[in-house]
Amino acid sequence: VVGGEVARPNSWPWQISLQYLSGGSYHHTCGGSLVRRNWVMTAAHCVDTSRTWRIVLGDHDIYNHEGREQYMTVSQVIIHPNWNRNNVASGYDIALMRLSSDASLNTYVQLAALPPSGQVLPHNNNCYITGWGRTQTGGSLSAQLKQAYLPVVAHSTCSRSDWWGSTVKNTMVCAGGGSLSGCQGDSGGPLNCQVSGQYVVHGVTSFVSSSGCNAYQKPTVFTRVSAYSSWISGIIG
Ligand SMILES: CC(C)C[C@H](NC(=O)C(F)(F)F)C(=O)N[N@@+](C)(CC(=O)Nc1ccc(C(C)C)cc1)Cc1ccccc1
Repeated sequence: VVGGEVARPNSWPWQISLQYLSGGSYHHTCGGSLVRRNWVMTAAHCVDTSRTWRIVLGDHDIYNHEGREQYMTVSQVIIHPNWNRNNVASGYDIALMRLSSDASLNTYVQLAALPPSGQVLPHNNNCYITGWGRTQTGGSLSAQLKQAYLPVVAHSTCSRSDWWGSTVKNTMVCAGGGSLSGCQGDSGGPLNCQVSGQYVVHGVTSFVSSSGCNAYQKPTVFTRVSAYSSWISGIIG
């Protein structure tokens, strides 16, 4: 997350850290959202390589054990069948990961609320991106979970030729576009949008411009969760 601030610990209790085993230790690679006690939603581009995964719930500082964490292993990875890493622009950057056991829900670990099918939020709707991703283009990961205010950018604006053009589809949602943005390592994490006073996970962090995480008129682009409601509920119930 470029800009914004460190979140109050566990104030986004559905946020997870997706980590892979390398050289005998686990490394943060993506975010995600706990959507059932045994299901996590993330981005397809995070999990389309076969690795040994673990999912950390209730985390705040990914480099320090603070006692609220739950470390879960993964029994199944389901990538959207239409995902194509060579055609990110077509969308479908969404995946579900089944946990080997149920999470314990508490103050620090809660389920995300998902939007109703087909819901499209208006321009400037209040949203926050959260994640442990790089804090600058080419920078390092954040040790603590960060948040940044990224209001929704209407598709009509986001698909302008001097913005993302036809790269952005209506199964995606754009947010931000100023000096605040997502960045590598935020992938798969939530775009938390306030709807009728409640935060709903409306987006899954998908991509930013290769010319810079917070490039001008290149808002962070998210998979629009409400475009995949039937696929999701067909799997998680
Ligand atoms: C793996 C790609 C497909 C998605 C990846 N997503 C992220 O980093 C995210 F923003 F989600 F945290 C990304 O943007 N990766 N980049 C490598 C940029 C990138 O590849 N972006 C991109 C944008 C559009 C498209 C398609 C839709 C044309 C593909 C890739 C990050 C980057 C940004 C600035 C400088 C250096 C690296």
